[in-house]
Amino acid sequence: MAIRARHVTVRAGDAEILHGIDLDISAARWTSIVGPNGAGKSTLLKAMAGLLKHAKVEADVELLGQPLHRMAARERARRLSWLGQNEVAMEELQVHDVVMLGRLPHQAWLAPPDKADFEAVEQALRATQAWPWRARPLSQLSGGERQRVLLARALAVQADVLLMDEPLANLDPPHQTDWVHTVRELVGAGSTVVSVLHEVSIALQADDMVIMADGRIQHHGPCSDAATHAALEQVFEHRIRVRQVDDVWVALPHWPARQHPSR
Ligand SMILES: Nc1ncnc2c1ncn2[C@@H]1O[C@H](COP(=O)(O)OP(=O)(O)OP(=O)(O)O)[C@@H](O)[C@H]1O
Repeated sequence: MAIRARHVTVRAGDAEILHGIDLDISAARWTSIVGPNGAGKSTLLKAMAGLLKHAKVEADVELLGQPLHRMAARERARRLSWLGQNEVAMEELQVHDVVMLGRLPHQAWLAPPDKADFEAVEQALRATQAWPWRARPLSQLSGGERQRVLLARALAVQADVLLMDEPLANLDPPHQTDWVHTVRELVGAGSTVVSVLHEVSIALQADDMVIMADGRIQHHGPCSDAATHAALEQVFEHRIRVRQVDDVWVALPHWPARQHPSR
């Protein structure tokens, strides 16, 4: 088990956002988390990363068999890599330096990067095809280019577990496909990937799917299962249909006849 989360309850003010969630994430698999806006997906991902310290959180989370709250920050940062939504990054840093930040958990205090760090950064930048921009400041990149650099930073950590919140934001279709290939390679090499995704057809390419609504898990199962497809259609109010096209499961938009936009 890569992550074992028990009784995850998150409150903000008087409102309860997550209602006592239990979730096991299998190691060396890709799990996608989907659900409508406000379902609690990002909050759950942050709770699993231990990033909700200041909120009212009750959670019992184990990362790779160890209680998360008892892991040293550095050890946790080496084993768990995080790619968040709308990340604030140092805009004037060069791309190479941004990605090198992913190597901090591997470096001794104030020590310069070593050969392994430079290799990891180059490998990550090449994997996201961001290597040609390595000397450019982050502020000069487009939204999709920036996202690929932040993805490279998450890859450069070379962590066992990667948690990514909307990693495909601003990515064009070819780079979305590249991201799926990268995730498949990571999982093939033994890493665990958990991604919150709004692109349901891409989310269906994962091994397992967690479907959320109203701060609860409605379904957790293999992406290829009929029960998962039924739960997916239901949570999106039957406004999508899951169908197989060219041997790939995809979500197609579905409009009741009277609401069809072309009519
Ligand atoms: N700090 C906060 N204070 C109050 N409410 C919050 C806070 N953070 C999140 N929420 C609420 O908790 C709910 C879940 O938010 P969360 O961001 O986890 O949803 P999500 O499923 O990731 O949504 P989306 O698909 O829109 O990104 C939302 O209704 C949101 O408004």
